[in-house]
Amino acid sequence: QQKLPNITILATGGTIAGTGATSTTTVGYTAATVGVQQLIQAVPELSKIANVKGEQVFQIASESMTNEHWLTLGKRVNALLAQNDVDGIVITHGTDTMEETAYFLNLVVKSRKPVVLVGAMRPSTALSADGPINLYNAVVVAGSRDAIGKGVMVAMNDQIHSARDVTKTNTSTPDSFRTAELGLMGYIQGGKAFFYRTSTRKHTVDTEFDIANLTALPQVDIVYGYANMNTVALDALVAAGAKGIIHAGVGDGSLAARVKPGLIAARKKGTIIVRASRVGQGILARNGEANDDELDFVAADTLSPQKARILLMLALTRTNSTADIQRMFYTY
Ligand SMILES: NC(=O)C[C@H](N)C(=O)O
Repeated sequence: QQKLPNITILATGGTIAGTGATSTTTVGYTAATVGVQQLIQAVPELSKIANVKGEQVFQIASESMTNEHWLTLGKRVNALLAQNDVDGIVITHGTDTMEETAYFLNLVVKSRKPVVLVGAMRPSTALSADGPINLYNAVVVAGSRDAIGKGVMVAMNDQIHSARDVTKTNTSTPDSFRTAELGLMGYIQGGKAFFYRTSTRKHTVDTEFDIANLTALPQVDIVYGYANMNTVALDALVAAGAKGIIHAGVGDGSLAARVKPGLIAARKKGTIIVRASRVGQGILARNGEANDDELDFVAADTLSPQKARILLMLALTRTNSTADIQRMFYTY
């Protein structure tokens, strides 16, 4: 079938490939057991909308995703998209870290062809499993001409989200993936993708990041803010050699009186400090709750702590200048 788009499905595991003891088992199932060919065979409708090929890249639950997995996956995506016989890629993935993998790829994929991440909140054996319809919809998006140049996307629950702004918002329901205030990109309905909005932030071919020759990423960790916070975790991470720390602060990234000196000391030792917020929405104001100019800190803008970690790792492959890193946080 010549006119259909050629879509490669890269399978990495997750609940979409999970199996439970009974059809009502929606918790306590085993993730990452079903192979890519079986996932494809479960949706015979795919053959009407695309020439689909499957490839098993990993078979893991996404909570076990690592930087090394990302580098392997990113290189494979770039190699496939460089081929003339590949029009788009769908990546089946666990939902726990899907937004992180999506944002990583959004920054390192060097192609305008669509890349769509998809998963499921219910295992493949469950009543009303969401995996098959989600997979069908993801292939629709990956094969859509309207999806070209829009960066890496997440297709879940009939909705299309940008990798930069989407987040998992519910531990277990199928409507877990949301872009909240910044807005979703569009919908999938009746085998068609409908787009309404895109992020204005640069991605894919327009970024300055290149993973072609990377085998590891700089160590960047997150410290979580809370009342009664102390510097035990921060100090341990810095002592363990963290090149960057994301401070997932309360509110607008406020610094607790007894934590601030630890952050200042870490910065003096060379660790890059990025202030982010645990709140989940809104701009982290530079020079707001802390004088970033004076402290030589970076503000995360609207990125969540887990996405700020990814941007900082990639930033550190290019520069150690906080001014340059801050520019990147306002660019991507
Ligand atoms: N719904 C899921 O996919 C959750 C699973 N723990 C995973 O991320 O692999």
